[in-house]
This record gives sequence, structure tokens and C-alpha cells, in this order.
Amino acid sequence: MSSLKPYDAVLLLSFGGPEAPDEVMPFLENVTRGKGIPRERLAEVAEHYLHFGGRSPINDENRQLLANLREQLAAAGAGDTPVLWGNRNWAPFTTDVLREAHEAGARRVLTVVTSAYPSYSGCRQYREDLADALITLSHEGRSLRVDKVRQYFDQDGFLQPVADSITEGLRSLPAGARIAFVTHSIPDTMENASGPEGNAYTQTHLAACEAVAARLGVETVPEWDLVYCSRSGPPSQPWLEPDIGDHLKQIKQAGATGVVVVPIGFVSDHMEVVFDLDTEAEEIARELELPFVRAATSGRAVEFAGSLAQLVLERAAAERGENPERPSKAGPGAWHDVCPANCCTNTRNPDRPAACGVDWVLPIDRTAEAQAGARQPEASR
Ligand SMILES: CC1=C(CCC(=O)O)c2cc3nc(cc4[nH]c(cc5[nH]c(cc1n2)c(C)c5CCC(=O)O)c(CCC(=O)O)c4C)C(CCC(=O)O)=C3C
Ligand SMILES: [Fe+2]
Repeated sequence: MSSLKPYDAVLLLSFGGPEAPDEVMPFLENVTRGKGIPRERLAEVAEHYLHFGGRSPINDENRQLLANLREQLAAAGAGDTPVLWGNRNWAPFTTDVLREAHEAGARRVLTVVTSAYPSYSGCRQYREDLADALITLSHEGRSLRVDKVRQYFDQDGFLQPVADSITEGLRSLPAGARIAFVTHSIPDTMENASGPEGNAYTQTHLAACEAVAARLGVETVPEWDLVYCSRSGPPSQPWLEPDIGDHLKQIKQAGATGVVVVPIGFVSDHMEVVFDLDTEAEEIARELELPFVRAATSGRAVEFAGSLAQLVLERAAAERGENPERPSKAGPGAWHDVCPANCCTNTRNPDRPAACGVDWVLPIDRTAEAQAGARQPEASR
């Protein structure tokens, strides 16, 4: 018997990315459908992918994470539960993976998303994808129940590899170097709607930055800031600032002797990291003659997969009615397992169904309920 009971499968759910030049535009169209992203921005981002031969690094990062997660779950005695991989924007697509899981007999699936923080992009949008998949599958007569592990910006395996990498990076820089924690910029409206009470995106990032800074193996913790990359959307729409490029100019002017750029917002070295930081920001630092080191993401670290495996075990125990410990090493305490109705609201389309929340009901069930309700008076006649 598996220790992951009541779950029959674990799903690693990610963003997806193209792996050949002719996949770049169709991928970008999937990502930006209905988002109001300007055409020029799309062409510009396509260039980033083509610069790397049309192949995003994200899938290989996820293949490694998948292998590590399988290993860590097996080491914890849950090796007989299948661990699957699916994506929002590119193959293998979530719906196809869940269909196969159902065909193989799975009825309850626990999801781990490759995003550590709460926001519409990093949490609810994945829940909407799951809802879409469950609705499609229900029309095929396949009924599945899907849960999602809590956000993990506060876990040892996410924080410690980053701290270790910064400590090492600082060794190669002169005294007076600074740390620039970087995450994906999002529209102010998305920031204001993140978490159940708003502003959870920046709050949880700041909590993670503080926790990482406290773990550095240095005598004096350098000055640090949280800054942003990968802004898109029309220029008229406010997004979180400052951008990493502007920030580098600013700290150079303020006398910084070097910088460790830390992609704290990201789980792996995907395109935002290898292009926006390693290519674009590095070039700005070079022009500024500002010594530049890029710290690692946690995604390939064994400890990271170990923490995710612990969250999987924790959630399975909770679903069995046990009372597992809920460790949290950053911020005010463990993030919720089940999202409240108002969590990370979709500001464009607030009524769009999202799975893994208190208010999730498969629309087909709702239809069945309504029909049952409508039939009742007839039956009692
Ligand atoms: C918060 C956040 C994360 C971190 C959390 C998480 O990891 O989920 C993230 C990750 C990622 N974002 C990625 C790629 C893209 N994001 C885009 C667009 C957008 N991202 C947004 C936010 C985020 N994005 C937003 C608010 C938009 C505007 C459109 C919208 O409102 O949704 C676009 C469209 C072009 C552009 O405008 O840049 C692309 C191509 C990839 C894959 C990289 C690869 O292929 O290696 C990854 C991991
Ligand atoms: Fe993105």
C-alpha cells in the first residue's frame, strides 16, 4: 500500500516551453491568448527563444526535477505512486496527462506546481487550467478529483540552495557588493489581488528574501533589494518596478562594487533567467563595469525535490485525517492547502472556474444538481 493514500498519482504541473524554432510562435500564442499582450512584445520574446535555437530550457529543467521528485518520493516509501508531468502551454498538456492517468485508473491526483509564490500567474491560473482539464474530461465521462500542495516559498529546499549559491558568489566579489533578488514583474492589479488579502506576491517574496539573507554564510549581510524582470503588457499599464536593468544602473551610481543577481522568484533556469538575467542584465552590468554573478535557482537541487516530496506526504497525511506538521521557514506561517474563494482573483474574468479551491464544483455536477433539483417536485407529485 502506498503511503500517498488517498492519492493515486502526483502531477508536476509547469508552464511548458517550445523545443524547436517552429514551435515558438504557436507556444507564444498559447501563452498570450486573451491577455492583451502587444504584437511587438510577442515578436521580441520570439527573438529571445530563437536566440537559443527555438528551445526553451524549461522542459529539461522539469525532466530533471521530475526524476529527482520520483527519487525523493521513492526514498520516502511512496515509489509505487506514479509521478506525471504536464504543462499549461505546451506538450505534454495537462488535459492529455490527466486523461492518461484516468485511463490507468487514477481518480485522485495531487498536483505540485513549479511556482513557489501566490499570484494569479503562479497559482490561480494553474487552478483554472486544472478546472478546464477536469471539465473536458468530465464530458468524456471521466471523473477525477485534483488537489494542489501549498505554496512553497518558505521551504528549506527552496531557500537553502539559493543561500548557498549566494554565499559562494559573494566570495568572488569585492567587499561592497550587493544582492539583487529578482522576480517576474506582474501588473499592479495582479499584485493587489494576490493572496486572500492582496499584495501576497510581494509580501511572500520579501519573506523569502529575508529568510535567504539570514542563511548566508557571511559575516556581514550585504545590502539587498527585491527588483523585477520580464515586464510585458502595454506601457500604459503599471507593472511592478524597478526593472533589474535600471536597478543595476542605480546601485552602480550609489557605489556598489559588484552584484549577485538572485532569481528568487523562479524555480529553475528557464528563459526569463537565461535571457532576461544571464543575457540582458549581464550585458548592462558589463557596460557599467559592475562585477556580476548570477546565483543558482533551486530547481535541480536534490533538497528542493526533497522539500516538494515532504509537502506531498504532508498533504496526503492531512487528507487521511491525520495532523501532520506544517513546517514554514519564511513569513508568518504555512500557506493554505485549499485556496479560499477570493484568493489571487482573476481580475479579467473573476467568474472563471478554478479547481483546488473551496468553491470548486465541476460545472457538470452543478448541472446535475440543478436537474436533480428540478426533477424533485415531479418525483414528489
Ligand atoms: C509571475 C510569473 C511567473 C513566475 C511564476 C511561474 O513560474 O509560473 C512566470 C513564469 C514564466 N513565464 C514564462 C513565459 C512567458 N510569460 C509571459 C507573460 C507573462 N508572465 C507573467 C507572469 C509570470 N510568468 C505575466 C503576468 C505575463 C503577461 C501575460 C499574462 O498576464 O499572463 C510570456 C508572454 C510573452 C511576454 O509577454 O513576455 C511568456 C513567453 C515562463 C516560461 C519560460 C521558458 O519558456 O523557459 C515561465 C516559467
Ligand atoms: Fe511569464
